[in-house]
Amino acid sequence: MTQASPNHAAIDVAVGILMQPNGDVLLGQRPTGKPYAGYWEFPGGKVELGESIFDALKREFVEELGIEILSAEPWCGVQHQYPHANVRLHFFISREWHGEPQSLEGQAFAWQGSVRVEPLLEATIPLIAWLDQLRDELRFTSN
Ligand SMILES: Nc1nc2c([nH]c(=O)n2[C@H]2C[C@H](O)[C@@H](COP(=O)(O)OP(=O)(O)OP(=O)(O)O)O2)c(=O)[nH]1
Repeated sequence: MTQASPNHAAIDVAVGILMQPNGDVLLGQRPTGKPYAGYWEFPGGKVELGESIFDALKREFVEELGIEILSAEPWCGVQHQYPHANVRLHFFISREWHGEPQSLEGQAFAWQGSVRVEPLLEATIPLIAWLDQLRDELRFTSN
């Protein structure tokens, strides 16, 4: 794996949290061949040159899961330095989409109430507690 220098320009990544009416969220497992294969993450991927973050989000969901995102709200941003890359993650929450998730890249995925899949990508770990807090505020019951 190549090392990214800490000062290397950050790579923008669009990440989507699909949230069902009961608060369950969709996670995917990184397929073989990607850095951190086998780790769980929220679906998404790198923003391409000239593309808006929201367009990247919509494209990644079509490519990875065959899902059309109809609307999504920006939720939070996290910057993280991995050995392979310096990433700036833009997390969105979507409650409006068309289609059922399909494993188009051979990846596993799972709907989760309180997220219990492991291991999670390091930069995604704090999101789980923030999501639990959000779910409490929205009065979803935890399972
Ligand atoms: N999708 C996603 N990426 C995350 C999360 N947390 C986290 O640190 N990342 C990092 C891992 C990667 O370094 C980067 C996403 O890049 P990627 O390699 O998966 O993107 P991509 O799908 O565009 O990949 P590729 O076309 O280059 O194969 O963001 C997360 O929850 N979801």
